[in-house]
Amino acid sequence: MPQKKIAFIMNPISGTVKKAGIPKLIDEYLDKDTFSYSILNTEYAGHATLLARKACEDNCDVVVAVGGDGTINEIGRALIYTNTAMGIIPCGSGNGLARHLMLPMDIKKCIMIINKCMTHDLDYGVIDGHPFFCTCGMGFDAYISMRFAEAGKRGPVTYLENILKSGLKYEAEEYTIEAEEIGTIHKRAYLVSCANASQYGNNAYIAPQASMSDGLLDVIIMEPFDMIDAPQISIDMFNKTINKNPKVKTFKSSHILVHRKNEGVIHYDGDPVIAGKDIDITLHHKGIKIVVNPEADKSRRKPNMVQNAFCDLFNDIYAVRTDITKQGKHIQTINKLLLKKLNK
Ligand SMILES: Nc1ncnc2c1ncn2[C@@H]1O[C@H](COP(=O)(O)OP(=O)(O)OP(=O)(O)O)[C@@H](O)[C@H]1O
Repeated sequence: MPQKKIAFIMNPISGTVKKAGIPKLIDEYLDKDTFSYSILNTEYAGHATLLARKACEDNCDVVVAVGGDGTINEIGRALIYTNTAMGIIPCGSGNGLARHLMLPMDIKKCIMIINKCMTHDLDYGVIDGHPFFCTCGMGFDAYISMRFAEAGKRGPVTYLENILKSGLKYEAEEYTIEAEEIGTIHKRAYLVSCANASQYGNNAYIAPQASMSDGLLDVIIMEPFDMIDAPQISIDMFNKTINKNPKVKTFKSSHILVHRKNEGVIHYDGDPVIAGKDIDITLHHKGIKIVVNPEADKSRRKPNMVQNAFCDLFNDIYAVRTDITKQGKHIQTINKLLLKKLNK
């Protein structure tokens, strides 16, 4: 059998892991009977797209993104609707797509998966003209992407720092959302996110039900919440139960339109960009070939019994709290009426 051509495109600034040892690992563990390989380093933002396009023109069978979701995005957009598959060696800050695909975070193990070269045709989305493979959205997540891009340093700690610093100060916005499945709805929301894959990265699941082969986006609308709701939202995100949170509304669709009052930031796979007031988000079914993990255990994407029990407990507490608040308001109204009558 003729050898397959594989190109590794490495982003030296992604994540916090040093990449100097990666070429040696590739040389040691890549199956050289199957592949002839090259390794290229990106030199600036956007460079990975040009390198991947060139590899594709040179009839490369696989282009491997060695980086995070931003690098995957730059490479993936060059490979859509081609015969060249995308492989992933996760070296980013969040690694949302790699984690969704259940790729190991260990470089050697990822090279072994690439050796097996099992590819699937998977979905990708386009927001306002920008392809995305994992998640996109507007509101708080886009704002955090912008803060992260401005921070000058990467890694999960920088993400967390920004979320904690900005979280409770962030103001919800008004959105009008149109989709065939729901008609037109108006909502004040903290964020509107569209997920092709299930998580933002670092196992923060914004759309635990998302599938990359169902031809549908999971749309998540997070309503405004207060300081008391915030811990439940965070726990639900890491417990894969955010879709059951009372502040979260979800639906599936292949095409949505979002209208907002002002232009502002949106994100695609965590990269921020300024967009207008009207935003089109469309899913493209099975438009990209991706090297997958043949041993992935998809049941691990679902919450386990303990996580479900936690979620139910929190929801019960929320229901009681809402009831008490309602009753409190009711008592206040009766008190006011009584006072009025007594003062007559
Ligand atoms: N040589 C380079 N110099 C500067 N920026 C680069 C270079 N190569 C790529 N980039 C940019 O670096 C950005 C960050 O890369 P990437 O998203 O892969 O890492 P990350 O943000 O740390 O991880 P994640 O997206 O998983 O959180 C990309 O959006 C890309 O445009």
